Amino acid sequence: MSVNLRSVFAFAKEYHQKKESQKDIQYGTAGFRSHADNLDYVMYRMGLLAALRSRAKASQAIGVMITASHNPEHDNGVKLIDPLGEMLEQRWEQLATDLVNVPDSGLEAQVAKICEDEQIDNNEPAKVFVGMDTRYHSPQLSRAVVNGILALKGTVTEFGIVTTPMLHYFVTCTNTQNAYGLPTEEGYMGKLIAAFKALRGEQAERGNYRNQLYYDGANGVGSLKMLGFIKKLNGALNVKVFNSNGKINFKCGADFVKTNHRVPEGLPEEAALASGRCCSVDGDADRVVYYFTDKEGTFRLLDGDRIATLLAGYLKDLIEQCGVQLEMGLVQTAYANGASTDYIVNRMKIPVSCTRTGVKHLHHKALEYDVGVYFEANGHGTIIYSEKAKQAIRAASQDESRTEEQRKTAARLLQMIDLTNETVGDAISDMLLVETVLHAKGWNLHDWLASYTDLPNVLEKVYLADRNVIAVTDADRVVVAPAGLQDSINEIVAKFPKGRSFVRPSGTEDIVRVYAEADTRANAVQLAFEVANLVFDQAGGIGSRPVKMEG
Ligand SMILES: CC(=O)N[C@H]1[C@@H](OP(=O)(O)O)O[C@H](CO)[C@@H](O)[C@@H]1O
Ligand SMILES: [Mg+2]
Repeated sequence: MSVNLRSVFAFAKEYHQKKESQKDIQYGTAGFRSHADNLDYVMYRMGLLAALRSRAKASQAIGVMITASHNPEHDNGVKLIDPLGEMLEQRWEQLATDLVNVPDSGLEAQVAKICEDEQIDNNEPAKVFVGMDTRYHSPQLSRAVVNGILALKGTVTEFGIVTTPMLHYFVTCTNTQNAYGLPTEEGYMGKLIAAFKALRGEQAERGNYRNQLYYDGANGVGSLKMLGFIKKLNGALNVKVFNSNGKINFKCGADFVKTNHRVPEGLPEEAALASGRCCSVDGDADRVVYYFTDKEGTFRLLDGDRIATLLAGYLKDLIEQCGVQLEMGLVQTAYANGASTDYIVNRMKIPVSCTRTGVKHLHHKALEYDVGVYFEANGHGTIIYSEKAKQAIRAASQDESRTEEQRKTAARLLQMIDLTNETVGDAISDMLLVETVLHAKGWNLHDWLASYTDLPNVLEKVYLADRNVIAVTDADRVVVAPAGLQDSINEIVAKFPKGRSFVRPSGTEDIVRVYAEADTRANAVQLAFEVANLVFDQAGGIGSRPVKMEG
């Protein structure tokens, strides 16, 4: 064997020592996340694992993204990307957890065990792509990842600062011999912008649609990349970028806007006024939400559920118009607003499924449809088209037996596919898709909002000594431990008209999340408050008791 596994521990020690005091951590919803000071050894080991994963996957490229997405500035994290841009296979999540938690003295043996169990030949090439967000500690953590890859004699391609979805795209392009596009920043931007311009045509404004978007970049990589896009858009869409230089996610960004239900700081007043159209992306630019303030001064949010309905509705119309038979489905999580689910099933007549939280679950489910639309309420999602769907649409665009109108519609659908980053939710691609549909319909945000009315909802955090005492099932909707908690939740929920509430441990933060919706804002707030206190009492709350959210 050409790779001496002794080098796994002996090499670049300063980058990877696991201290005795280091607590065990888990590969969660989106990889490992914690305070950046505790991550060097995690990064190094994920570098090792990525090299092994590449070898286990016939030397295809594997991605390693260094980011803590929507978390505060002091956190960082790492996630692995599988060959076709998917999240790391679940079985390997366990291997990742085990590898990260062994003491230094056991590292070499643990690597040897993975090689044996997974029949990995260390003579084979290993190819790993590394990207990072704009956090100031990301470059140092990236060094640790690179050293891990090199310790196993893998080949590293460093993409520097990129959005998470860009890295997914690069991995997919490379492993499909560039059939999906070129694995470079220019290739990625060029593909999206060409499709966007073709869909938009010459006329930048239509009906109530105005060519002006206010964009909150969360002081992260989403700002940086959008500034690059603006140059290439060349006026096809006027985007004003805010929050590009401050503290990442601090009082801004998609997560702040969605959780606090308010306009982020750093946006000028005129932006959120009734006529304005604003959007916020998160720290690694894989989610987006839209919003404005109406004439009465009320904040109006158009979140992932809305984006899903807007895009799915438009695509359904196009598919019907060009006369191809394709099965479309929409995938949500328990966090989806009940009113959106009702609207999709009963009005749009599109089947909906509910999966556990985390895009890997949604993505997986969406693969079952010819056209699968999946979005988390927080704005993370995309659309995936099966090979069958792509072929049928391509054929329709060239089919002389169809009307010219039908062929044109099919061609438009092909552009919509090109504008989509199918590999994973992508804030910039999703934003361009939303802009395209609003433009095509001649809609402003009022028009979009009019399709259905959200049930008022609240998302709360509860701090527990150990969040994992809470175990859930049925796509996160039912608590199975501690015993009796679900019955008590049911009793509280029954008091509220249209009430719905569920509780689950977060996979990215050391908290338990409580979701509540009801007929009125006051009821949703009260429901969340009661359930949060129940959890605090029955599951070992720490610190101060949950307080009632402001109305
Ligand atoms: C309620 C919520 O927004 N949860 C988010 C959050 O997961 P948690 O496991 O809830 O912390 O981060 C995930 C990764 O970004 C995202 O997929 C998910 O939707
Ligand atoms: Mg993110």
